[in-house]
Amino acid sequence: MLGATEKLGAAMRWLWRPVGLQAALLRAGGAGFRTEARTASGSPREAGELQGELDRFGGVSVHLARHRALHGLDAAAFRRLLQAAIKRWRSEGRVAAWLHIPILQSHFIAPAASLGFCFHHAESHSSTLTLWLGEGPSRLPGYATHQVGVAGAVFDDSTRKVLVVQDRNKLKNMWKFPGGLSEPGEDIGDTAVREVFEETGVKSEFRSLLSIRQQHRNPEAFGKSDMYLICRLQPRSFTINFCQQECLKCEWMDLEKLAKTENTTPITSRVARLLLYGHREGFDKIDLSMEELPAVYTGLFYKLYHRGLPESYRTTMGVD
Ligand SMILES: NC(=O)C1=CN([C@@H]2O[C@H](COP(=O)(O)OP(=O)(O)OC[C@H]3O[C@@H](n4cnc5c(N)ncnc54)[C@H](O)[C@@H]3O)[C@@H](O)[C@H]2O)C=CC1
Ligand SMILES: [Mg+2]
Repeated sequence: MLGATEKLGAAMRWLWRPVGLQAALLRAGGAGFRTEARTASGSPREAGELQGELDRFGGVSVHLARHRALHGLDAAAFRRLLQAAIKRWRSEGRVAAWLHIPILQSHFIAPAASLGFCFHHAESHSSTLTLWLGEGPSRLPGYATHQVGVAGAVFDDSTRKVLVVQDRNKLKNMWKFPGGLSEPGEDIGDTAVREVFEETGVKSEFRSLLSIRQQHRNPEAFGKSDMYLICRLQPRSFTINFCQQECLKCEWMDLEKLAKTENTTPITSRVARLLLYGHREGFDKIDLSMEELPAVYTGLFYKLYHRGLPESYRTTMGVD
């Protein structure tokens, strides 16, 4: 539970507060600091302490972009400021410090690293560094662990043909389902439909999820783990106009031929057999269908993929 002071602190956006040396000395418990921050006119002036926002785990986050007074600071002055802040955070019992550093302030990374900060992650225009201040080993969660790729098995029930491509930039030319990497915030089915259209010119609709492949230390995922999902899609157009940059070949192939050919990947072969089974016995045997449900976070929703439930189990609560 947070105390009243901490609650107030958590509610406030922490500020860069210019303070006099005396106040700085008081705040820092006698181990004061004095930084030679420069104003816009270039003249040195006294600056205050580095402050951040409290998070619900007892960590403190500092967004350097929000501290205009830091802009003229050199690396050595920033290091002194950060060192004093770390001391203060430790005395206040903070469990961790997070530094969000805009790319143009990257000269603050090295002084932070010299005080024990490590990279947590980086996005296009900023990096985030962390320092664990709590007892024992760090309990901070890591950043993204997987890359997600999605392919679409566009199957036409009436002709029993499925849309396949051969990638241009691969070492071996093998038949596979068109697909590619998911974009941030994109649903699995939307990635499949988008990638199929971009690579083949064929329009389609999401029906279900068919398979999930997880592979670690994938060289094409920058050494991270790779999730590769294949969706079943219903064709909405049939004319092929494939992307010459990405694909070497593209065609509607008889599903049985794809299931038998050796010129394919083990995943494609397995999913072709799965589709054949679904086509013969009913897609409910193979489909992981999707349902949108409300999340615990107000206003947010998520997609849940699972095998179909019989009607009686959909409505009955507490079934044994
Ligand atoms: N059937 C299977 O078993 C296969 C599965 N996959 C999976 O599919 C997903 C990725 O699909 P893709 O079609 O590869 O992605 P994608 O369709 O999103 O993008 C591939 C394109 O990105 C560009 N690109 C990638 N790396 C590049 C680089 N270093 N420099 C310049 N351009 C670059 C190239 O234009 C390439 O054609 C992954 O999850 C992967 O594991 C990929 C190949 C085969
Ligand atoms: Mg692709």
